[in-house]
Amino acid sequence: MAELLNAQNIRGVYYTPTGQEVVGVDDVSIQMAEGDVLGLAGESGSGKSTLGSIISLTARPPLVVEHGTLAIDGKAQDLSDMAGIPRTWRGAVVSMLPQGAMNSVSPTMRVRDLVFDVMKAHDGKIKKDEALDRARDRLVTLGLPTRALDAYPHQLSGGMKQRVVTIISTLLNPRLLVADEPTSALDVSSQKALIEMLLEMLEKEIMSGVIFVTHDLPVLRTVANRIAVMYQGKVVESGPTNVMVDDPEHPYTRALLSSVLTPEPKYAKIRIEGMRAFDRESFKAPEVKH
Ligand SMILES: Nc1ncnc2c1ncn2[C@@H]1O[C@H](COP(=O)(O)OP(=O)(O)OP(=O)(O)O)[C@@H](O)[C@H]1O
Repeated sequence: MAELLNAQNIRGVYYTPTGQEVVGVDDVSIQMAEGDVLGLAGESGSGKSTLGSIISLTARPPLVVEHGTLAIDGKAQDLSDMAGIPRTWRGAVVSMLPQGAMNSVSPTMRVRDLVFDVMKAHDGKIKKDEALDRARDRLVTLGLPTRALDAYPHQLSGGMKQRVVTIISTLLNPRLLVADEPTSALDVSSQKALIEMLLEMLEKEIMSGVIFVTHDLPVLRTVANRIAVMYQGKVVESGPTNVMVDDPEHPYTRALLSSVLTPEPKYAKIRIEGMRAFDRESFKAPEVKH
């Protein structure tokens, strides 16, 4: 597979208003091939979101990228000169699905207005109908109801809202999507639906790679073909998912994996008894006494 991403020697530092310097990402390099889902794992504060924001070109003060290069499809940009990176790269080459995106959507905007805003930010001349047609086509392609466009955010379930914001953030067919904790606030079936949709989007070449930021290792096992583990601003180990899970080398990766809660064997076998299937034939309505 051709190389999709080559990020080299990224260092990002937060310069806080109180004069502190907090190193968020310390000389990190990562590579991805086309079609990869790279899981970025690590405990809270290890630098996952910072790295995600730098690679997706959404880093803002107080975060300053001191050095680093980002190459997509072999075209390199100097990350320490954000202003020098062509505007078209944001959204169309790399796109960000920020943490908690579904809750930061304005409650008074319909999904259709959000679609138009996002598309207009990229192409000031785009007509509303054109933007909505693109979103409608995308919803149809991914088997989601087009009426979602007419909804206000609160009218959508959490899972549907997250799938819709994912679709909106990829309307420009970015080469790479950075998704920050996209499944954290979802129940298990909505997590599965989102993961299936992301994989379908890759298959349909809506984008060509995903960086999936999460501290949820079981989720990464199902979605990522490669995992990079961060610790204190550095990538301490990376490799194919099965190798990382079955045979981790770095003590921190081992510690992270062993911190995943797995039920004791005797509890793992216990199944919760669900409601029995309703048998229409043998069902007798209770007598109503007058
Ligand atoms: N706005 C900020 N100002 C100062 N320091 C920050 C800021 N945001 C993050 N940091 C620091 O940068 C480091 C990396 O944080 P980051 O949010 O990237 O970690 P993370 O692995 O994504 O954590 P989480 O899983 O909790 O989101 C931490 O030490 C954090 O305290």
